[in-house]
Amino acid sequence: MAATPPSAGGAETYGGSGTERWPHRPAAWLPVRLGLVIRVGVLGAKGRVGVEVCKAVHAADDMELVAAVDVGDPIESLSGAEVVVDFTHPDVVMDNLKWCIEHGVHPVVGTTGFDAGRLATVRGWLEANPGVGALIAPNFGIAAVLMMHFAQQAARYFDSVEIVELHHPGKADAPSGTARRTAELVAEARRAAGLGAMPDATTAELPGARGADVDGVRVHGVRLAGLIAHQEVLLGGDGEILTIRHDTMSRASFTPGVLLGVRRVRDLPGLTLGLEHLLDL
Ligand SMILES: NC(=O)c1ccc[n+]([C@@H]2O[C@H](COP(=O)([O-])OP(=O)(O)OC[C@H]3O[C@@H](n4cnc5c(N)ncnc54)[C@H](O)[C@@H]3O)[C@@H](O)[C@H]2O)c1
Ligand SMILES: O=C(O)C1=N[C@H](C(=O)O)CCC1
Repeated sequence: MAATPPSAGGAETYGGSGTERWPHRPAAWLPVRLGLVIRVGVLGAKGRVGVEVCKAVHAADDMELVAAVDVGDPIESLSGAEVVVDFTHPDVVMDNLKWCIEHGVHPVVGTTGFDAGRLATVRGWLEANPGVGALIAPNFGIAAVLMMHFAQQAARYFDSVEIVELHHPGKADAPSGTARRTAELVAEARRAAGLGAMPDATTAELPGARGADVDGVRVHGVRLAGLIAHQEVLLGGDGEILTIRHDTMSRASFTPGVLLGVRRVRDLPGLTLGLEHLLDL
């Protein structure tokens, strides 16, 4: 019979703050002893994505869910975590990130709403806390990351590129983080190829009819009951059109990417922007 130690050295953190709804699952004592189990906290644990992340962390043999935090829970509940996953709201994510970085906790962030100013602030916090790694990814779906990558690769071959993002009506931000990042990648690719502005003769416009201008790329947002998260990148050239489309069919699709981020973020000091950097693309 396998020997069982009297104390698994870390397994006692099971059932920590907010984790009551996750059935007790003792961590295998040897990996805990060897420090191979990553202590993970989740912010936004009761949300649409947070619930899926808690399930996935709980089921992972190399992770321990030490805190499942939502509105009303003290952020100090995360003190026992090495890595914190944040799927909350654009209005609160900066405060969460600041707390994590200043407490030496590595954040893996899915929450959207990051612009250049916010990213510069995060970089400043990370410089003041060397050794802390933060991963911020607008989309943790592997297929979504590939869609963005393919759009970036294709962009230089076409006169016109426009993006249509389609989401559930409960979404707070527009355009989506994925669409915003895709537009930036397309714009970078066009600049690198020496392409100028896209053809567009519009002179009379009802405000909003041509979508938002992100780095010179038009982005159109749809909010519709029944949707989860979808995006089309339309690329138009001489007599032909390429459409690259991604559809999220389940929020569980985000969790393999999140777990990959949790496993890698401690070894990536500073800011990593986008899951593509972990995928060898
Ligand atoms: N990067 C990705 O792959 C990805 C995928 C899906 C959603 N998102 C983004 O993640 C965010 C959350 O999406 P969602 O659909 O799960 O939203 P949601 O509203 O269903 O969940 C957010 C949860 O965060 C909680 N919350 C709010 N403020 C908090 C705080 N200060 N501390 C702790 N918890 C807090 C809310 O109570 C809620 O339970 C959005 O910004 C969304 O765009 C990103
Ligand atoms: O449901 C959401 O909200 C999503 N947000 C991300 C974004 O803004 O790109 C990723 C897709 C789902």
